[in-house]
Amino acid sequence: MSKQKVQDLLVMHTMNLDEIIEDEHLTAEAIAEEVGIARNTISQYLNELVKEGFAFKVKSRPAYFFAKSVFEENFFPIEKEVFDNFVDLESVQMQSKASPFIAFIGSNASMKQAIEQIKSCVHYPNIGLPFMLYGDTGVGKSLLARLTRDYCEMKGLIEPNAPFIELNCAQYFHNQELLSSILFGYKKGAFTGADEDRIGLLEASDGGVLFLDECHRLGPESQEKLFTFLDNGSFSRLGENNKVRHAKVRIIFATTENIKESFLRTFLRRIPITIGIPSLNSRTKHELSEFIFSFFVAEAEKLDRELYISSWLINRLMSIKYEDNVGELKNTIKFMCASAYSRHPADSSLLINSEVIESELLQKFLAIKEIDDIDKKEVRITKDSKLTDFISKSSPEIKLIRETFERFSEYLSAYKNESNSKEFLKTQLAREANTVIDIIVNTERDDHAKTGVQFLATTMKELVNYVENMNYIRIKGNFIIALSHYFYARGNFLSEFPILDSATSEELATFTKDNLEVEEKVVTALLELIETRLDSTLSIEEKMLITYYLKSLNLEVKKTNTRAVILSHGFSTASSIADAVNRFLDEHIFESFDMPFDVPVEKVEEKMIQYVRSNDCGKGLILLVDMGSLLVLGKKLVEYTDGPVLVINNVTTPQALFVGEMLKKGTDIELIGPKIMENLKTSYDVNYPVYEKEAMILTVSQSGLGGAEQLKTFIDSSKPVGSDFIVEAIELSYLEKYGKNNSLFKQYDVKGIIGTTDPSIPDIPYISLEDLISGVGEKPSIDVFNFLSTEELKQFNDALIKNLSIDRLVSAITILDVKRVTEYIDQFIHQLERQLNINLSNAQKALLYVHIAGAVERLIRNIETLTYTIENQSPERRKAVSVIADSISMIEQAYNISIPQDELQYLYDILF
Ligand SMILES: Nc1ncnc2c1ncn2[C@@H]1O[C@H](COP(=O)(O)OP(=O)(O)OP(=O)(O)O)[C@@H](O)[C@H]1O
Repeated sequence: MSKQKVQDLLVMHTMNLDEIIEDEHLTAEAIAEEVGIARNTISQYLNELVKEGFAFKVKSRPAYFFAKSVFEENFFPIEKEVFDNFVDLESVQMQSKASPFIAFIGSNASMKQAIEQIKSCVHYPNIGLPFMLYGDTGVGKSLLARLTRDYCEMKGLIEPNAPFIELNCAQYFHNQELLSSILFGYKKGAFTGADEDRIGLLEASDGGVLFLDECHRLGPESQEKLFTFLDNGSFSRLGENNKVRHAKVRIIFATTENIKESFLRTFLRRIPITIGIPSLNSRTKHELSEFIFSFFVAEAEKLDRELYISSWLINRLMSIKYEDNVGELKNTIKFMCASAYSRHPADSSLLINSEVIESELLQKFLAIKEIDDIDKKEVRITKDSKLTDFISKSSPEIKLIRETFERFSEYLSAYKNESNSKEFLKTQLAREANTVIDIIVNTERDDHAKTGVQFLATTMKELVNYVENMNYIRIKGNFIIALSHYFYARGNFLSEFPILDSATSEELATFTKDNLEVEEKVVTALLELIETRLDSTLSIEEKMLITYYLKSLNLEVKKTNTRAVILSHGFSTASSIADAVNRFLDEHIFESFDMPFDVPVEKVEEKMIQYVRSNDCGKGLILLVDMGSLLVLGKKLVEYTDGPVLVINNVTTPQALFVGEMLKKGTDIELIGPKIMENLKTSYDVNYPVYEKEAMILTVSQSGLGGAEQLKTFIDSSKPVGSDFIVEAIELSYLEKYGKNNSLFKQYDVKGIIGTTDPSIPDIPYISLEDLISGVGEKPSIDVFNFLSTEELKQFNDALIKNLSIDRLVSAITILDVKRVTEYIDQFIHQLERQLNINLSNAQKALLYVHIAGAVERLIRNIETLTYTIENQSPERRKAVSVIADSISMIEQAYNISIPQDELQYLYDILF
């Protein structure tokens, strides 16, 4: 947790740098102060981050630390971890130039891995490793070879101006002897027409790079000669049998053919690395638009004209297939611009539209149907245009992500000026994140991409399962698939991923940490694994997106809310009991402290106080101890926590198991002591914190805890500003069974219950959701909320009205597509009103929306359904229920579910 914080702060402060200065925020001292942990620990974290490649360090006094990727984005590439001083760092700046591969479109996305492979090859000692580029014609093999040469020069691997020689072997296919002589050179008289000695391309490219394009056209003889050269750097010119020559040449091969079929095996063995370049048609839309845009900019520059390109034309350029790949696209654009120029050479701006297209292409364009030319505006391109002016229009993912983060900021501000509640903020952010990831998951992908996603999914599954087990959680929904799609796609939008301003980012991060404790912890752990495995680093914003996405999936935490600790004397007594029980119950229920035999009670007390302070024990703490004298701990500890503390003596494994099982079942802490007494002879002491009890409203639902929680969200989001009552969802059956004999009633001043069924607790007023909704605006639910002032009550009612919007209510209840489900329920209500000749009140309608949406979801997810049996139905009732069944069948068909009788009866009671 704290290391993550250090990491975040490092990113933030590095991001805030306008120039490279000794900014004191970037020292261990300052960060220690910000995080509130000892400087030594922070130093250790920082040095670990340096080792992990996340940060680099300037070893001045004091030392300064920078987040590497952020620094590189804003300043220049950093290739070592530690600099002696700032002068040392600045000297890197002098030498550093942007990598030539930046010019290669896709270098950050589809081509990233290929370029990494090339870099590894060229950095191999001596003259690097030869490698083979393969891919269809026009995919960029020659350009990549040329850029590789420039990269070698930039890195000092070859001399400046070292040669780059390109040979297209296909040109000499029919004359292998000529091809061989061109490659290796010849001696005068070696063959007819060899009038003088000639050096070959191998010698000519000595010290530089030789690019052998279409190398599958090399005959077996040339291949053999070449592999001798690859083995030991030696060769002979033709006709020069006894002279061995040497050259240091980095060779790059390229082919459009199937590698395995076109080469001698012995030859291929000498070329260990083969790098595939995907066809243009298999690249993402985003990358395609990058090509289109860049080529237009290049033309604008060459012609020194502004270009206005019709959206009609761009949309079609985006939609056709390019057999000859990038080369074809580039030529197409060149041709269109040239054609526009030749028509109006004197104009300072050229219009590129359907008129400048040659007929063959026009036919191709016209054959495409169903393009939405929504954006009718032309795109203006000048030689100074930036990619983002253009791309953002055509990359739906990044547009969506950007809008999402704008809304993140808006929701956060609304929460800060108290117009929205905490619950509302959490739910909204989760919903937003869910929408984005959902869209990324549902993006159409070609087969190549699908394989990529599947491949990632194998790794993700392993990592997600590991994190689930480590944290005693189960992640619902298709998290693994969603993450795989996300990681597959992120290369496409990474460079434009929005960055929140540092204040917002920090506030959101703090909010997330405080309120999504588990999700945050899980995502941090998971991303650490993913980052190492996939060698990628995620920004704070990306992490936030994934954290809220996880929130939207409703993580199932296997850990009980009440904390439980085993305290026992002996070297490992406590830990072995805890370990055995946790394993047996498959949940991390017990923590343990082993104590030396001679430890004084005060020391134990101190240790436990520390534990209570750093762990939220608000839901209660159970201590299993091995000595009666430790029973006093409860009285002391309760001063430091908001929850009850139960101390049970005579800890043994069976006892811990007994307690663990009760905790797992959610048994209230209040009941655990007596139950233990009944079953195992022991003593216990339970203590409740003494303070003024806070007001609490309980929510219950016939449909289970899930429903109660949805109700809680509804009430929470309507709470009047400044009122500090707590809303808690509770299982109806539990409340009915135990009534007030429940720790909530001891800890809180329970003011009332809202729900779908009255649990009939003496002296605790109840209001049904239905009455709450129908009373809105007129008859405030006085009994339950009589502790609110008139003004607060008014605010509350107003907020309830506001929040009563059907969409909001329904979306608080279900993960279904709100629009779709409400449309169906709408139809259902209309049909009912017609057939039964009734007019439903708004409150009834609201209830129907809420209830049906919840029921559909429960049925789809196959979780607890309602039990609601009516005996002795009147004939009218029976008739109406059959009309309800009839009308609802359309919802059954839409969701492929079957609505049970009990639900129909319940609906009847809502209606009448
Ligand atoms: N990723 C890219 N970024 C920028 N331009 C590219 C890219 N890929 C290809 N091009 C351009 O497309 C054209 C065709 O590329 P190139 O000649 O390198 O393809 P190739 O694979 O070598 O084709 P062939 O097999 O026919 O020789 C060139 O003008 C090149 O500059």
